[in-house]
Amino acid sequence: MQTLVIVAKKDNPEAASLAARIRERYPHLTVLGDRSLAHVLGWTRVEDRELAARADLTVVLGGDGTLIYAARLLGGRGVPILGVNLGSLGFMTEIPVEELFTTLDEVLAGRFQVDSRMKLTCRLVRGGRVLIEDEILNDVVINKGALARIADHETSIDGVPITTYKADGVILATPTGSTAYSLSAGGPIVHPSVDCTVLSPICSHALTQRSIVVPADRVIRITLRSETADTYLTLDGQTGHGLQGGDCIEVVRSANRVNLVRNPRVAYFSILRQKLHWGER
Ligand SMILES: NC(=O)c1ccc[n+]([C@@H]2O[C@H](COP(=O)([O-])OP(=O)(O)OC[C@H]3O[C@@H](n4cnc5c(N)ncnc54)[C@H](O)[C@@H]3O)[C@@H](O)[C@H]2O)c1
Ligand SMILES: Nc1ncnc2c1ncn2[C@@H]1O[C@H](COP(=O)(O)OP(=O)(O)OP(=O)(O)O)[C@@H](O)[C@H]1O
Repeated sequence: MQTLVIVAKKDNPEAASLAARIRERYPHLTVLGDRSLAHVLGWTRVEDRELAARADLTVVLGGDGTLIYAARLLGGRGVPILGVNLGSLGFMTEIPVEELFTTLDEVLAGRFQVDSRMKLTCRLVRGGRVLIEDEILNDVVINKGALARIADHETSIDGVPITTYKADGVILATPTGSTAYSLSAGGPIVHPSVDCTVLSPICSHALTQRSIVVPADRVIRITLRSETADTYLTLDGQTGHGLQGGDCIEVVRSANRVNLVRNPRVAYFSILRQKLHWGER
């Protein structure tokens, strides 16, 4: 382990101060920070592409949004990500701040396990051309603006027609993302060791159209069949793109994965119990 990259929640003094302490504690390592952290701490600024290429381990100091940001920054390399929770929910940032240094000591000594999380590849195809291709850890969301009319989402799996959802939108979630927006739309909780894609309509007009769990290697295509100026594609809650009638959104499992360092003291179901307020065992 030579290079540790820290991605810290933007404009968060506690995250910046912890990052500075990490650098002090491990002088034998090259410790680099994301763009805004480097700016705040006066560290050498390193481009995202170079951070992604050099990282042997990434420490995320923030919440779920910061971890998603870090996973996107790292791209396809599958570098282990240690998520330390400074956010409100912390579903994916499993390590409490108090355990940061003990956990990091263990990880740097090579004593750790990772949870390998599936990602989706999403393409936006317009007029036969791929406009956008991106990798997703949580979800692909097709959604309408507040005043837009209900839209028609023609949906197929491996080219076989499923249905046309007349709905506010459709969510395509990974198992990781199954506890995020998809859960609010009535989707199932999927254990992250299962590889699949959850297809959930948002407020479907037909009440019998429920979530469908699709094998991860199937290609799901959703074609927008209504002409609306107010429909958007949102990827991991991070980037948004305006959609037009006829646009096709294509989703399939990515060849790349995200490797989250596991908290050995916490099991997946204890996270659910705690974060989703299921009460005691
Ligand atoms: N109605 C909703 O529930 C809703 C609406 C829009 C977006 N979202 C979700 O927000 C995600 C982006 O997260 P963010 O933190 O950048 O935005 P954000 O700050 O708006 O956070 C949304 C909430 O979702 C939580 N969250 C994020 N990923 C999660 C996951 N995999 N499991 C459980 N909870 C999770 C976050 O901790 C936060 O509490 C999107 O991928 C989408 O799933 C949810
Ligand atoms: N270092 C960073 N550089 C650029 N953008 C960042 C960075 N860290 C976080 N972000 C952006 O800010 C968003 C997260 O901010 P937010 O305040 O929602 O924190 P969070 O990590 O999700 O914690 P919380 O659980 O409190 O929501 C991310 O979705 C990402 O877009």
